[in-house]
Order: sequence, then structure tokens, then C-alpha cells
Amino acid sequence: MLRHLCRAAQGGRQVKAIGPKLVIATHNAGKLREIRELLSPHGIECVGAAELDLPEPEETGNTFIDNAELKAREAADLSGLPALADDSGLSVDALHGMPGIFSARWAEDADGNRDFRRAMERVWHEVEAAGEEAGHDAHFVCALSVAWPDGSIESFEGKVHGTLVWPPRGERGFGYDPMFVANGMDQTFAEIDPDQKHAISHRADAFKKLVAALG
Ligand SMILES: O=c1nc[nH]c2c1ncn2[C@H]1C[C@H](O)[C@@H](COP(=O)(O)OP(=O)(O)OP(=O)(O)O)O1
Ligand SMILES: [Mg+2]
Repeated sequence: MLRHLCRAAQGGRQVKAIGPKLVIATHNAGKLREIRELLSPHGIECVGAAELDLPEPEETGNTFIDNAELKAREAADLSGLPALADDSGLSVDALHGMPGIFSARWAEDADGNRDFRRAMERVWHEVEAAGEEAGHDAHFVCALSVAWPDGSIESFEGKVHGTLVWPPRGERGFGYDPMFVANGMDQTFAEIDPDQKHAISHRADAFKKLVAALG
């Protein structure tokens, strides 16, 4: 259904179809894997930004949606194909929403190499410094933007609420997954089966909204 050229969305939102070939404007292999899994039931051929040698744009936006839009726009302009970007992160209540849009940057050293064990240690250290009454509540946010070569763009945001735990647990997933337990679960996002993560994650929530808008 998503392969059709144009589709009127339920609720009056007019969104063009994104298939059959869609550029996934990310350089994060964990995200690319999850996006492929989430889109696989829809018969869309996903091409990663790295496969097309697309550059990694600087994320200069102040919101998840701003950054998702700039990544999607650049990939659509350079490839001439519809492009989907994901900007996401962990928002910690005790840290007033940080690391938020800086979630990847908190893991980077001066050379740009990422170490999420260190980033998780920083998060936990700052949560402890905020004091017990600040609590351990956190949520992941995912902004998805689809940009078309004709200049149109659509964005959707998803969330999942949970609690931070220490020490980190599990080998699956990526990023901050080993320290995040979604509400109603006992295991971290890095311990649960990927299908369970896809049923409830911030990324899955945003994809539900995207797919609904595509009709
Ligand atoms: O499901 C998730 N489970 C754990 N951690 C997550 C998740 N989703 C986002 N995160 C964290 C790690 C990631 O690196 C950062 C997003 O930063 P963000 O700039 O959107 O992505 P990125 O730089 O890794 O790849 P790219 O910009 O090429 O899509 O937030
Ligand atoms: Mg990034």
C-alpha cells in the first residue's frame, strides 16, 4: 500500500508514499537495523546513507525534529530519492531532559569516537548527584522525518517512558539500552528480544504515526 504514488491520510493529512526505494539517512548501524526491521512488513527497499556514501551532516538543530529534518532533507537532495531520518535520544527527568539531543555527543571523545559505557556512567553519575528525590525516571524520544526530492517534508515523534538502572545489563540493542527499563518491564532494552523492543519503543511509536499518516 505504501508503494502507491500518493495517498490521502486519515484525518486529512496528505502524505506521499515513501517507497519503493527509501534512503535511510543514518550512519548508526543499530538504528539502521531497527528501521529495516520496522519497515520490513511494508515492502520498502531501504538503502543506508553509508551505502550511498552520503556525508554525515552536522546536527545544528535545537530539537529532535529540527535535526531529523535537516538529516532527511540533505539525504533527499543529494540522492534524488525520498529519505527518512531519525533523531533520537534519552531524556532524563533528574537532568532536566539531558542528554536529549546531545545523547550521541555525550558518548563522543575528542576524535569523535563513541563509547556508550562512558556516556552511561556520566548519566548515572549526574543522576546520583541530583539526589534521591530527583528519581530515576527517563524517556527515549524519536523524531522521524521523511523528505522528498520535491521539497516536501513530514515529521513524527514517538516516546517510551521508563526507569534508569545501574549497573547496565544486556548485550542487545545499542546506545543507552543497557540502562533503560521501560515501564511495566523488568529487563533492560538490551536484555529483551528485539521484537519486544519494537513493540513498545520510541522508534516504534514514531513509526506507527508515520505509517498511519501514509494510509
Ligand atoms: O533505541 C535506542 N536505544 C538506546 N539509545 C538510543 C536509542 N535511540 C537513540 N539512542 C541514543 C544513542 C544514539 O546514538 C543517540 C541518537 O543520536 P542521533 O544523532 O539521533 O543518532 P546517531 O548520531 O547515532 O546517528 P545518525 O544521526 O546518523 O542517525 O541517542
Ligand atoms: Mg547523529
